[in-house]
Amino acid sequence: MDLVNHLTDRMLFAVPKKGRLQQACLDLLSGSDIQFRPADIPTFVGEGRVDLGITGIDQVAEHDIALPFDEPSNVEQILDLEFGKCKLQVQVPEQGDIKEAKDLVGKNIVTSFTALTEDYFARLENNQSRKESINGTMSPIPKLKTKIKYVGGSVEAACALGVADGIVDLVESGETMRAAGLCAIDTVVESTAVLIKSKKTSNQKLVDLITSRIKGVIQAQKYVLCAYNVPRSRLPDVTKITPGKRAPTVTSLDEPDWVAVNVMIAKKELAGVMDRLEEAQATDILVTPLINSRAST
Ligand SMILES: Nc1ncnc2c1ncn2[C@@H]1O[C@H](COP(=O)(O)OP(=O)(O)OP(=O)(O)O)[C@@H](O)[C@H]1O
Ligand SMILES: O=P(O)(O)OC[C@H]1O[C@H](OP(=O)(O)OP(=O)(O)O)[C@H](O)[C@@H]1O
Repeated sequence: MDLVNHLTDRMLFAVPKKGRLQQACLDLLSGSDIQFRPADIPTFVGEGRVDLGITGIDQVAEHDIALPFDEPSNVEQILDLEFGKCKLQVQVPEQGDIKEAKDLVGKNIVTSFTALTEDYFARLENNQSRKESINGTMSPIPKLKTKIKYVGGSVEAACALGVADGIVDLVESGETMRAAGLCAIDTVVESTAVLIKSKKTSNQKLVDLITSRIKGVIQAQKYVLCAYNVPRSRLPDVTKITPGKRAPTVTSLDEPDWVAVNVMIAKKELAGVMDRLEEAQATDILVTPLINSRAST
């Protein structure tokens, strides 16, 4: 069945159908007014006809490093989506003898990220990435002494079960790692979710449009809109506290000597800014979330 070829003037956009990144992706896309049928995505991906996608930097790095030496990646990262923050880390038993990653050379490692892990240990063993050439020529990849095994889940159990001396797995809060009696001794990749595009896309215009919509939502999530009233005489003081992205909007009130101010404030500074506004005699301070925006960065 051909689900793809009849789709003219459309773009194929792959998002995770489950897992950690799914809900944040769906929220982002609904904020950008992008509609899609999740059930179609695996087929589109399978056809290799996807223009845009959302995944973790860790997954992009694993994909890219696994490509043959002379095959460039067709995946381009176009926007950091700032969620799904985690680190792919080398972990060992907290109570064990291994203190540094080089102590793991020649030992057993378990991971879901075999290509990145092989590359990491190749560097430790040979001081050379498995994607690098010597003097510009392809060299035979030396066989790794370190034994790297793939498991798809519950990677953190591998050391306690005696299957591994160390693991390479994702860490966010560190709870999973600590609960398994492990500690991190190095970081292989730092990751967040990213918007990716195919370098082969024939829908560049649509890719740009959707990227711009998604940027708008991400930008909006960082700011709130704040409105307050203040005596006109205090305007110079409150303007210093809330200068706005360009400048605050100031309107007269139907009361002499008072003005109303509308201004965008960075969410992470909100509480402190509100305290300072109150001290500067601002009153009726109202804060409204933004759901979308188009503004200069
Ligand atoms: N604890 C975490 N905190 C934040 N982001 C994470 C975390 N774990 C994973 N991620 C990000 O989410 C992506 C998907 O991970 P997740 O564990 O949800 O996969 P999944 O869809 O369940 O796939 P699989 O079936 O292969 O486990 C990872 O590649 C990473 O970028
Ligand atoms: O540092 P933490 O906050 O504890 O997060 C890390 C855990 O999260 C991910 O697994 P997830 O829970 O998504 O399940 P999975 O093993 O099925 O992918 C990852 O593989 C770790 O096990």
